[in-house]
Amino acid sequence: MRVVVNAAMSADGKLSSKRRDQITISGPDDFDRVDALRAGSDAVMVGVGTVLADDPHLTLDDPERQTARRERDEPAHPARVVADSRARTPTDARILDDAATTYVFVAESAPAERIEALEAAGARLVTAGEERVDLASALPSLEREGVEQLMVEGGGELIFSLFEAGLADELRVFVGSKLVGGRDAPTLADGEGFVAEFPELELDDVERVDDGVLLRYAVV
Ligand SMILES: NC(=O)C1=CN([C@@H]2O[C@H](COP(=O)(O)OP(=O)(O)OC[C@H]3O[C@@H](n4cnc5c(N)ncnc54)[C@H](O)[C@@H]3O)[C@@H](O)[C@H]2O)C=CC1
Ligand SMILES: Nc1nc(O)c(N)c(N[C@@H]2O[C@H](COP(=O)(O)O)[C@@H](O)[C@H]2O)n1
Repeated sequence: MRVVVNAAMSADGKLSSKRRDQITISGPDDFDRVDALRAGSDAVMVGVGTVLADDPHLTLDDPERQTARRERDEPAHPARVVADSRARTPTDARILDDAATTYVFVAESAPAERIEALEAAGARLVTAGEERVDLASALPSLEREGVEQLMVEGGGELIFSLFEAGLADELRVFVGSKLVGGRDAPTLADGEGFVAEFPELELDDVERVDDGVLLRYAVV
């Protein structure tokens, strides 16, 4: 499975504000690029922090891209995936509507009543890891469902974990022309942080998009 991490960050490396409110960093061309990347992916993943902060839908905006997928005998929208150790995804989250299949990765310690509630809301539950979702164990379950390309949109905790586990193949970052600031505002890779063996990236491409820059890296 190919794992492509995509995110938009401010010129100072923030994914959102210190209040964890979603902020518009991308411009129209970058949002269209994100839509195209979603359309070329079999599943789109976020962490539950993003679900709680943004209530994202993670579907395709462009009807022509939906039609093209149907013509390839694929569902109109890629599947949606949430890394959610304690099964905190609200049952009325937009990600759980019937627009697309939604997988929720939980840990063994997730409360049984929350798991039942999410299953009743239509989610497909995958259990991996004791206290926290073990991504290396969970991703093969998507592969068995036919997911060949997984796009990861964030946030910073999930992105850090994917790099820490050596699971990311590619990183695409749109760097917008906003300054957000705040030592507690989410960055591209949060988590515990690396102190040695920093993941190495190879810069493959640089492109001006909207009023910003798109950087494409391969993970070495
Ligand atoms: N600008 C952009 O492109 C994007 C920005 N965001 C922003 O990011 C913020 C949310 O990011 P975070 O708070 O970092 O949350 P996150 O979305 O990375 O979710 C982290 C949570 O996921 C759960 N989780 C389960 N297994 C995990 C694992 N193995 N590794 C890491 N997390 C795991 C944990 O409960 C953890 O607290 C929001 O403010 C949102 O607006 C989110 C996506 C894209
Ligand atoms: N690529 C990108 N650019 C921005 O400027 C953003 N604020 C985000 N945010 C993420 O996009 C997702 C929302 O998806 P839906 O529109 O609801 O489908 C969510 O993951 C946001 O955090 N992304």
